[in-house]
Amino acid sequence: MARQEKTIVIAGAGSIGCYVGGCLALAGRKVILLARPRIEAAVRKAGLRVSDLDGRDRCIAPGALTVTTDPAAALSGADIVLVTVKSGATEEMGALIAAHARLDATVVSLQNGVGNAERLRAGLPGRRVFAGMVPFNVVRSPGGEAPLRVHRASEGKVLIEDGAADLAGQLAVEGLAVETHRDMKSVLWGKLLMNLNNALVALSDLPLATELADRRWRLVLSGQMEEALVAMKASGIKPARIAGLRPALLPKVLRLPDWLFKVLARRMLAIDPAARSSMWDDLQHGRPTEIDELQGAILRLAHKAGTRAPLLEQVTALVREAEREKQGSPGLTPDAIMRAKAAQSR
Ligand SMILES: NC(=O)C1=CN([C@@H]2O[C@H](COP(=O)(O)OP(=O)(O)OC[C@H]3O[C@@H](n4cnc5c(N)ncnc54)[C@H](OP(=O)(O)O)[C@@H]3O)[C@@H](O)[C@H]2O)C=CC1
Ligand SMILES: CC(C)(CO)C(=O)C(=O)O
Repeated sequence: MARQEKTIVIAGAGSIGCYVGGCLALAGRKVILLARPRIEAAVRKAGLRVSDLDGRDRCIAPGALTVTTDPAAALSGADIVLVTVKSGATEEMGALIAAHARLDATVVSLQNGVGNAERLRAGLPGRRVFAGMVPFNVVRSPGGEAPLRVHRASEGKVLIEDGAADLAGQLAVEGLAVETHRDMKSVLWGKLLMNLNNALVALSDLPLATELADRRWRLVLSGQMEEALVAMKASGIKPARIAGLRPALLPKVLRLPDWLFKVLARRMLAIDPAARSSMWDDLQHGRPTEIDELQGAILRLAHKAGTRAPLLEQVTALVREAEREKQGSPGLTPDAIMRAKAAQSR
């Protein structure tokens, strides 16, 4: 039976939104990008280029993709709304959806952090809101490159909460693998463990692959993960496996010598050399980061459970300082982070 055509709205078309929307549009889905004026102007002028580390590289002509800055125009005809704003804009986007989208529209959060779907639900009572998880990084070309390019820089399947008939079928297209999952709570906490590295990439100014290949950085990540796993265990949270390795094994594998890590963690290292992290993007653009939804979520858990998390506290403080200074990444070394932690605990 032919699939009924749905209108899919990307609510906050930045890196993830343009990549997901671009893949869906290339597959013939009806897509509307709700974007800021600079992205709207770029897409209207020169279209969108969608590429990935498997070698796919496609252009969408201007006019072949609807893009608008007007929330009413974008959202009023939506069957599916994919929320791709940063966590700090979740409530605002929720309010726009409440004001303009039909009551029967399906809303999916494709954001990092463990609380965004809940935050959307709180602002959208009676509506169908689903949690989602995007495992891969997307690199957006610097402003000025035409057409605007979004490049998927790592692998992985998008997971979405089970429960909406054919939602995964509507969203799974070439370049965008999508599956449903019954336990999104575990998936989101599992992704949060991986996202503890976003801050390290942001503080180091290094590409993700370079940073992960250096054991001194992996020791900092491993230390954060250990604190997080203790807090999760004390709170009865069982994080799902995201990067191919059991969460309990991650800190141990990260501590291995470089040569052995490269062999055992091939999947984690399959990253485009240019990829960094969404938090690095935020620091570079002088925007607030998602530190409160990432490290902050674990710190709140640790506080409640009475477990210790001094390294997570230190990393959070350093990101906050960089946010305040608005000078981009401070380009710290792993030693500087560990020294700051040691000084703090004296
Ligand atoms: N980038 C990545 O590789 C990955 C990101 N994620 C997660 O996905 C989510 C989205 O990240 P990412 O795509 O990087 O974020 P971006 O900042 O690149 O994109 C979000 C976009 O939404 C825009 N926006 C915010 N509010 C509105 C509004 N009311 N109307 C129109 N546009 C709006 C923002 O504009 P402005 O900045 O002007 O507010 C921005 O352009 C985050 O939770 C992130 O952690 C997950 C996996 C990987
Ligand atoms: C880098 C990645 C894919 C995992 O930490 C990410 O989620 C991000 O950039 O926000």
